[in-house]
Amino acid sequence: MASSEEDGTVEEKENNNKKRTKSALATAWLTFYNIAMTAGWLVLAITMLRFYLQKGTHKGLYRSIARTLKFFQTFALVEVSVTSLVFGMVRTSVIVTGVQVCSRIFMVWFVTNSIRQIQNEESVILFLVVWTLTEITRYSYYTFKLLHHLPYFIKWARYNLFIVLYPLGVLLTLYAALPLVRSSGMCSMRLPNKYNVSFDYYYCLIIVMLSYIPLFPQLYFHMLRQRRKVLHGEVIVEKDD
Ligand SMILES: CCCCCCCCCCCCC/C=C/C(=O)SCCNC(=O)CCNC(=O)[C@H](O)C(C)(C)COP(=O)(O)OP(=O)(O)OC[C@H]1O[C@@H](n2cnc3c(N)ncnc32)[C@H](O)[C@@H]1OP(=O)(O)O
Repeated sequence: MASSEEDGTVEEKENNNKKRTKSALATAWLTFYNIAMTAGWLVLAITMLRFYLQKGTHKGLYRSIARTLKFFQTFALVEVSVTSLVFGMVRTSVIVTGVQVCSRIFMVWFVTNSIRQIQNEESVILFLVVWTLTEITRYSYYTFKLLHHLPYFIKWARYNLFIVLYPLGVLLTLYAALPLVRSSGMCSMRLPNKYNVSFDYYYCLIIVMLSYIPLFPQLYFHMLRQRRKVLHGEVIVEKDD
């Protein structure tokens, strides 16, 4: 009897040790990831600012940051795959984060990167500025929180700036994308052709973007709930994914 109780305690201790090791590894990984992402978006902000101050124009700015932007925006997939799915490290919704990250990646690779003519549009630069401000705030919030030294103004910025920046960023993004796809007729196939298939990238983009109409309110209300929880201490009953 005594021995089985002791076995139970040994097993519990081992389990607790395993949990502690796992949580220490998770915290180390998250700290590294969030510092790297904050640094990446800060580099983008500084590069954009320097470019504008030196050249006095936004023309050519996108090309000067394209590589870094593609790298850090695509790297955010790690957040959805490794951090949330594999390790279940954060209390975030995989669906919410997934939609956010995938729509940004879609915008970077399939719209801005593939349609050269829009890269010098002011609206492209504006949505990049909005994304950059958001991500510097978001990743520095996570980093300081993990280090247990979270300045109030970062917490405030994380859960207030999105109220304006989110709709602005989405609208600017959509506005930037559409007009030139139509006029350039790029990535489209017109009839007649030897495959007898027609494809219009412009309408394809519109359909993809329309999907954001039902998705966006969910993302926005999710953030408003997070805001009430974090800034006003409201208890929110979360639904499962
Ligand atoms: C499906 C594809 C569709 C394609 C459609 C394409 C159409 C294209 C249309 C245009 C697309 C534009 C898209 C982008 C627009 C913009 O970004 S505009 C710029 C403004 N943006 C914002 O303000 C974004 C605001 N939104 C968010 O931040 C998101 O909801 C989020 C990124 C998904 C984050 O949500 P969530 O993680 O749930 O909220 P938090 O409060 O931050 O975190 C919850 C808890 O999880 C912890 N946590 C999360 N991540 C981390 C991490 N990396 N490290 C450590 N901890 C993390 C966090 O601390 C919280 O923990 P607790 O406080 O303990 O609960």
